[in-house]
Amino acid sequence: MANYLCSSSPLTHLSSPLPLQSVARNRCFRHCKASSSCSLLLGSSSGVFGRRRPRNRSRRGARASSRVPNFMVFSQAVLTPDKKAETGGLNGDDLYDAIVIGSGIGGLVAATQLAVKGARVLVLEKYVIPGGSSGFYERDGYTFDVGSSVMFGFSNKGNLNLITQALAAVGCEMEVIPDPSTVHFHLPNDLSIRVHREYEEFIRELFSKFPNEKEGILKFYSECWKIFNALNSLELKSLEEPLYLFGQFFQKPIECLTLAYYIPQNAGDIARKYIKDPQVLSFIDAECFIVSTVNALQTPMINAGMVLCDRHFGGINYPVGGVGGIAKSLAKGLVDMGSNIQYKANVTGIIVENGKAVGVRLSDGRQLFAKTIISNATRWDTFGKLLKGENIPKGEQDFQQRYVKAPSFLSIHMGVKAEVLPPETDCHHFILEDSWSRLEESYGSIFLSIPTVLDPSLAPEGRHILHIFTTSSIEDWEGLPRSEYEVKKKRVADLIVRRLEETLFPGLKSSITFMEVGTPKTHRRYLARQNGTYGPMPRDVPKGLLGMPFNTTGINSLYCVGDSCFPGQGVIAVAFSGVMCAHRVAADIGLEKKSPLLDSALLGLLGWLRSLA
Ligand SMILES: NC(=O)c1ccc[n+]([C@@H]2O[C@H](COP(=O)([O-])OP(=O)(O)OC[C@H]3O[C@@H](n4cnc5c(N)ncnc54)[C@H](O)[C@@H]3O)[C@@H](O)[C@H]2O)c1
Ligand SMILES: CC(C)=CCC/C(C)=C/C=C/C(C)=C/C=C/C(C)=C/C=C/C=C(C)/C=C/C=C(C)/C=C/C=C(\C)CCC=C(C)C
Repeated sequence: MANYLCSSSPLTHLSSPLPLQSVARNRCFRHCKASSSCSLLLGSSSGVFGRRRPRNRSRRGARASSRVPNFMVFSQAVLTPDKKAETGGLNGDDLYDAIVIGSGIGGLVAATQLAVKGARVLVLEKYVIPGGSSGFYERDGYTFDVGSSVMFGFSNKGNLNLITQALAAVGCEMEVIPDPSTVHFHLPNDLSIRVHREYEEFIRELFSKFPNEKEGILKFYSECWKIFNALNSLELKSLEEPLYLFGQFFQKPIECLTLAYYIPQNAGDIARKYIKDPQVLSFIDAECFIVSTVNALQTPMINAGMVLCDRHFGGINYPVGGVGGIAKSLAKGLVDMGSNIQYKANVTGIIVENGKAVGVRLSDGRQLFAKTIISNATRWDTFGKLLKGENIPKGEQDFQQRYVKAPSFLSIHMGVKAEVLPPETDCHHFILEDSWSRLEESYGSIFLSIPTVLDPSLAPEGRHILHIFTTSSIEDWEGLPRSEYEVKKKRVADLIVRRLEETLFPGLKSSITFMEVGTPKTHRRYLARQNGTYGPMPRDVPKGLLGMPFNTTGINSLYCVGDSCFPGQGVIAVAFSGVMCAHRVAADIGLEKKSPLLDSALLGLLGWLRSLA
């Protein structure tokens, strides 16, 4: 035991957890009316998200950003582009540099990063608030997270705290509450494993449960740390931009080669090199399933390395006031930088002229034009719906061959009487009681988050929030008459409540004070994601991340961002895709250095590598 505690790389990064804080405060909303005042508060931001004054900041934008006090007002006081640009009459400086379709975290990070680099950006969001899957809603005194609730990348150290850095770039900072554990697993054969914030404690717990596999366990997780440490040492920008990429290879050759070595590999194969016990391998499947909705054999090793270590390095941190605050802050920061966001702006088509994306069409009949178009809709929605009539580029056809839409979710947002939770209940739970074989089945595993364990301000006094979800497919819910649909929702929800009563909270049913059930149809409707999908998942065994597309597309000036881009599902993953996208777009519109010759060589090479996947 002593040996692993002082073994090399992983543990050199460990530090004691941050102190627990409980004061609800979002500095962006409360303290910053304009970005300049935020920078006083934060000092200048650094790292990936360097900051610059916006170029050509519009007078209207500047006036509005100092006048408008908070986010809710922004949502109404929307800034519209020049009338001439709306009708497509002009080119050059009057056009937006970029129109971003959708305000998920991927879209917002791309937009804010571009705004920070001096671009003039317009985000168009179909819904009434920003955030998409990372949004929020309020009912009966509860503030519910729509989807994402386990926040990676939200610490105050390293290069991979992408959420913290994205906020800081636009002058925002959110107070977070460190979670003492990432997740508490409740698994077949009464196996209970807590993923402690401290790596040593987690490893000690695994050793106690699987004493026969100590060495294998240590070797597998140490290999994850090798990846994490390499990632954490890089400046993260677009892997599609050659000057940056070659620069990184020059400065950090070992780290880049390490990552290149792991890119085509999957976590399950590496686990099998060291571990034989089927129980431990099934546990690693469950670890991977949480972050990829597939087992370890189908989970890219880079992604496994990232999440299985960040939770110990930076830790999981929950934003005070709820996850929705991240998107609200980014949207506010975007407007502060002189760019715009419009809500209830449903994009129905991307306008393509001579093979180049030049604008978008909205459901209210408007047409808006920009130098570049960035779609935060899924690639299936972008190429299947927004580009109807265009030939689907070969690269997208290949993507659809390699990846299918992951199932959607059935989600239950619940308010309960506080006394039903035993003392010391963890915030996040993963429940798979009966059999490992049910891991990937619809309704097989249950995800449960209780954010009020960390932030009681999200619920009325004496109440807790239970946010429950389980995989479910749209086919299960389509074509039902309204009454049958409602009855089915209740039946499935009752079954889940019964399972939770049996495994965790006796008496749960009678303690429920509020309950709302969302099906895949709900997710499709409110998140505008085809079939309500959670994101892409590999059709077969993938070659790690090799086949995952980046941000450029086969259509000139059209880019994608979000979870159907490298590196895939996850809030921190889409934040990274936003950073990459903003860098590539900025290079293409002249805000960052670029080399057209090297560009075409690298893009050709990457296309060829993808074809090997
Ligand atoms: N339960 C969960 O924890 C959960 C559930 C779902 C997704 N997620 C995660 O959320 C992340 C998804 O982030 P993302 O940035 O890719 O996207 P997103 O799906 O969160 O956001 C996309 C946004 O684009 C908007 N949009 C889509 N089409 C539009 C159109 N035609 N016109 C205007 N607006 C449009 C949607 O309304 C939405 O707000 C992923 O990390 C995923 O893994 C988590
Ligand atoms: C160019 C080439 C190809 C190569 C070269 C080499 C190099 C340089 C490379 C590099 C690379 C990089 C940088 C990469 C990066 C990556 C990253 C950042 C990644 C990330 C990832 C992340 C992820 C995946 C995440 C995820 C997460 C998730 C999904 C989460 C989820 C959650 C949930 C679902 C919740 C749960 C709950 C309960 C349990 C309750």
